[in-house]
Amino acid sequence: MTELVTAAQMRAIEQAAIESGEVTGLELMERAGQGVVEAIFEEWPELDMEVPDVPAASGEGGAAPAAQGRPPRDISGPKKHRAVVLCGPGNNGGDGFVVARLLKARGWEVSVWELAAPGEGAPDAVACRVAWLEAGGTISTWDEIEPLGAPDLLVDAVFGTGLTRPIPVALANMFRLFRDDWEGAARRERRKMRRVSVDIPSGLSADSGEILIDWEDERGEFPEGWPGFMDWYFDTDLTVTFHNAKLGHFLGAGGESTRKLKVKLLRGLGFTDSPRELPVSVEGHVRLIEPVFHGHRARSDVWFSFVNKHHGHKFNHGHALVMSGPPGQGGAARLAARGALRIGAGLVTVGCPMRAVTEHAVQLTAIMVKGLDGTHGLGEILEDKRITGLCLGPGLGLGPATADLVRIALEAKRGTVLDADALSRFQRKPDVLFDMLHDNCVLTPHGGEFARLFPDLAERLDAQENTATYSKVDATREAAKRAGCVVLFKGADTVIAAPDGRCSINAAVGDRAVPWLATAGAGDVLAGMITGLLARGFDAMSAAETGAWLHVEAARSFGPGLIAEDLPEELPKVFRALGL
Ligand SMILES: NC(=O)C1=CN([C@@H]2O[C@H](COP(=O)(O)OP(=O)(O)OC[C@H]3O[C@@H](n4cnc5c(N)ncnc54)[C@H](OP(=O)(O)O)[C@@H]3O)[C@@H](O)[C@H]2O)[C@@H](O)CC1
Ligand SMILES: Nc1ncnc2c1ncn2[C@@H]1O[C@H](COP(=O)(O)OP(=O)(O)O)[C@@H](O)[C@H]1O
Ligand SMILES: [K+]
Repeated sequence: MTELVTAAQMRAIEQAAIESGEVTGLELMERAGQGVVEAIFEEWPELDMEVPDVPAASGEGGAAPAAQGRPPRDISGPKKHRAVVLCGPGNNGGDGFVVARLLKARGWEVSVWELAAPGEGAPDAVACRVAWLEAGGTISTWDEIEPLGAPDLLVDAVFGTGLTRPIPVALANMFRLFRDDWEGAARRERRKMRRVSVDIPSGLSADSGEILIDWEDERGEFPEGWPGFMDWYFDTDLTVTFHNAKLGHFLGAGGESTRKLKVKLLRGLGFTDSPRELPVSVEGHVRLIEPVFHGHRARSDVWFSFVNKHHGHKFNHGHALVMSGPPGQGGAARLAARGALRIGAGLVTVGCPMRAVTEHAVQLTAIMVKGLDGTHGLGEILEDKRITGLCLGPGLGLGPATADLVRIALEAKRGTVLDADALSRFQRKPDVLFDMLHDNCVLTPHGGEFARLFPDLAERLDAQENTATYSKVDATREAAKRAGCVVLFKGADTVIAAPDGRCSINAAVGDRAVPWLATAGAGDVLAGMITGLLARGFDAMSAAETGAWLHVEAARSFGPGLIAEDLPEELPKVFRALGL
């Protein structure tokens, strides 16, 4: 899995490398700028062609080759590629000056716009600015920018990991106007404007992924033209970050704005052979859940368990019990049960009130149905030690019986998933629940359920003044510690944390985005999948991580049009694609 870092952790890595004498800050900046340029040409090789040094024709005409059979639109020869580089006042801007100089050296026409010149606090950026000017570059300020023509490339080097204060709405709006203008001009000239962000799209917190914006007088209200997550003004086609991806690339608006991410190593930062390995001094890091397959071979113990399914009989693969509520509310439990079965639990039973047996029985075949006489009935069935995974919550109801069922289930100390009603039922007294939980449990709240159990953490997460540094990762970690078990906080940026501080993100963003997973019952299936893995003997953290990852893979594999029922049925295809 890839290790993700915060801005402070990244600074610590950089500082340690500089203090050790192996590299200077200026060398790192030069290398960062080179990394961005490399990434641009890797992503868009068509921008890397040599062009003769002819001045760009202004106005009419296009560089695009004429379509077959049509007369060429332009007879003045190919034009230089053009870039606009937006530089901020810190080291992110410094990287921008390096990018500008390197592009110019390759024959590009480059306009640089600076928000403010770097000051004494950023000596490396000052040096790179000087180098740009010495290379014959010019600099426009905010109110006088005039690109040389429609750009092929817009480089956003305004703010990076150092942004901790909100930026004015006016700045974001101004940027949008420029961007729209340039995009329009590029279209008219039949160019395509690519947008690349240095380190992180400007205006986003590298720690929380939140948009840091000063609401000015409009506090509490969206300013006119407010874009929403999907259209942040500084959104981008490609983000190039350094050494390690940051939390903000995957959380909140950061996940929405970071469509494609490339990580460039900075030689001289030691341990640079792999961005995945961090020095031991970087504590509390977060992992991004990624496939652990190379080709068709499972590479970790966790995945080996799937392969292992080829051996033994059904009782070797665990028995999952999914509790259901009263008649008419059983669909959620059936979805969860199907998820548990398809992910490989040897047996799955839906436990329900006697009066709901018929409803389940007419709809279930491979899944068994067991009428239970209330809490007493649950206690009885749990005397069977072969039941190794429990799921309570989906469609269980919010009546008093739910709290009793949860208590009996937790006393049995099996791998247990609590979701939906089993969480909401404890809204008034979350501590009662926390006192009963054990380390083989997984709580799977969505935002609303999280706020019911951890109102103070949810409030802190939502508070405007905390958006720079307090992230969903922090909130989920605190929640896991408080609950004493694994907490999986759902969303496109699902965060999973254990009480000992381990934490990972299952990001369904960028090319892994599956907006169609926001469909009724998808969460019930996830709860069932994790239960199935617990039943099979996975520990709570591995079950949550693996279940969450496969859940998104199933949604990706199925594609748009997905409904919750499709998720379990897609798993065999996902397993086949993984070579299992
Ligand atoms: N780590 C590494 O290994 C390497 C990191 N590198 C690069 O360094 C970047 C981090 O640089 P950074 O720390 O200088 O901060 P940055 O992101 O440029 O922004 C801070 C600047 O913005 C200003 N500012 C803040 N808020 C503002 C506001 N609301 N409105 C207006 N201004 C505001 C703030 O001003 P101040 O708060 O000081 O008054 C400061 O000047 C990182 O993203 C990467 O690109 C590479 O070069 C080499 C290897
Ligand atoms: N935009 C999205 N992208 C990816 N996954 C999503 C998105 N929206 C929701 N999900 C996932 O879908 C599931 C929804 O669960 P939940 O909110 O409990 O819904 P329900 O109760 O209807 O099952 C969660 O696993 C969540 O992470
Ligand atoms: K940036």
